[in-house]
Amino acid sequence: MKIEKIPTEFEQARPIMQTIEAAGYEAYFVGGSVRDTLLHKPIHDVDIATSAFPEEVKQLFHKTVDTGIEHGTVMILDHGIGYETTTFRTESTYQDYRRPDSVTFVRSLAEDLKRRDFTINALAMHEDGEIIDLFSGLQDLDNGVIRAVGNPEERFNEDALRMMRAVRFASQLNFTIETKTTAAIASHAELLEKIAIERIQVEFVKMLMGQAPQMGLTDFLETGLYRYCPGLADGQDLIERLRRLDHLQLASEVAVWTVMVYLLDLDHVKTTKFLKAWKNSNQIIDATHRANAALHGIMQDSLDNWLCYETGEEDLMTAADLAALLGKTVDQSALMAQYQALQIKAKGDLEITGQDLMAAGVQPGPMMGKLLAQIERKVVNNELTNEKEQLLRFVRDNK
Ligand SMILES: Nc1ccn([C@@H]2O[C@H](COP(=O)(O)OP(=O)(O)OP(=O)(O)O)[C@@H](O)[C@H]2O)c(=O)n1
Ligand SMILES: [Mg+2]
Repeated sequence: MKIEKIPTEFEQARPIMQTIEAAGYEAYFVGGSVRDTLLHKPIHDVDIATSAFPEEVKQLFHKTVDTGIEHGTVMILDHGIGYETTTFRTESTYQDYRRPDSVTFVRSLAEDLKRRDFTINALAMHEDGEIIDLFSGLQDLDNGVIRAVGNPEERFNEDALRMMRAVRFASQLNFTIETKTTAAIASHAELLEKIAIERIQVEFVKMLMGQAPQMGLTDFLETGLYRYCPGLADGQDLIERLRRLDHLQLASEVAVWTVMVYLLDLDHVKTTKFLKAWKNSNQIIDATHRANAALHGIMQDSLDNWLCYETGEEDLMTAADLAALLGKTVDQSALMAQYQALQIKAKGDLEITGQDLMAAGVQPGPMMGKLLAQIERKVVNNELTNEKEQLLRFVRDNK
């Protein structure tokens, strides 16, 4: 099979491929970019696999960077855009289920493709658009199937993260995981414990943000993978509830974590603990706390001005979307109007500063902070107008 209209991302890389081939080596586009092109999806990074060894690649180009030379990866910068080129390789015995003991460079494309995870990810494309399909990946793409290349147990023993990748792709692509592959995930789920949480987290979030999360969630649940994820040892109920939500669409990482902690009914302390166990950044943790507080407010019809203000526009939108997802009738425009109508969106919007307070005779220190906080709250609650004279009058009356 040949792709007639090659996306520009590949077109731009053709001179590189041609240089490698002119020197007598092979070069192919591989991995996600080939898969996504065939699915008519936008492509992210263009990866190139070659029979040339890293040192040979470096001799062919003027500007290269050793981005991962011990794995055979060299970045070629000759044409402005950087292209990662990796030498065909096989990986011998994996002792720790996550990285090969050693990488062996080989000259054969077939050797390289057969150690890849799924048939849809083991397609290669020549620079002229010709597709090399050694494992019926095209058929699986057509039928919407995630199937391990060769023996699934071997693939998951090589890298246990691939089990999470399977459920992630199922949900991103709305694909079904093939039976033997599913069975191997179920019998190897425990190996996930060997994998760094950070890597699991990336796949987990991608799974929940996919276009068909119920697809991935079903296998995540039925294979028992969830048991080996932080805080989800007893997560069956949660996953079941998530899966049953109609139109489950989560637009951001914060939405993912907020719906999780809401359904798990975690308090503030437990929420922090849960999110930290998943190695989330403080930024995500703070935003999740805000969105979750607002979500509770919306669900209980108790979203007041102060909660709107503390939540902020972005996390408030997330909370509103989630409330709708959870079955609450939400008037989104009324909610946004409530937010927009706030006299101030941040403390800095107050028409009075510490300087003004000092000029009015307030001593700097805790008293001043307390007074400013009081003013902030009153302005947000519309008990004071955010206008210098009025605020100063309040200061004079309350200092
Ligand atoms: N655990 C893994 C990770 C990657 N790969 C191979 O390396 C390619 C590139 O990996 P990566 O960029 O992580 O995934 P993509 O399939 O490209 O998906 P994405 O669009 O998310 O980048 C994959 O297609 C697959 O052939 C693999 O076999 N096993
Ligand atoms: Mg990729």
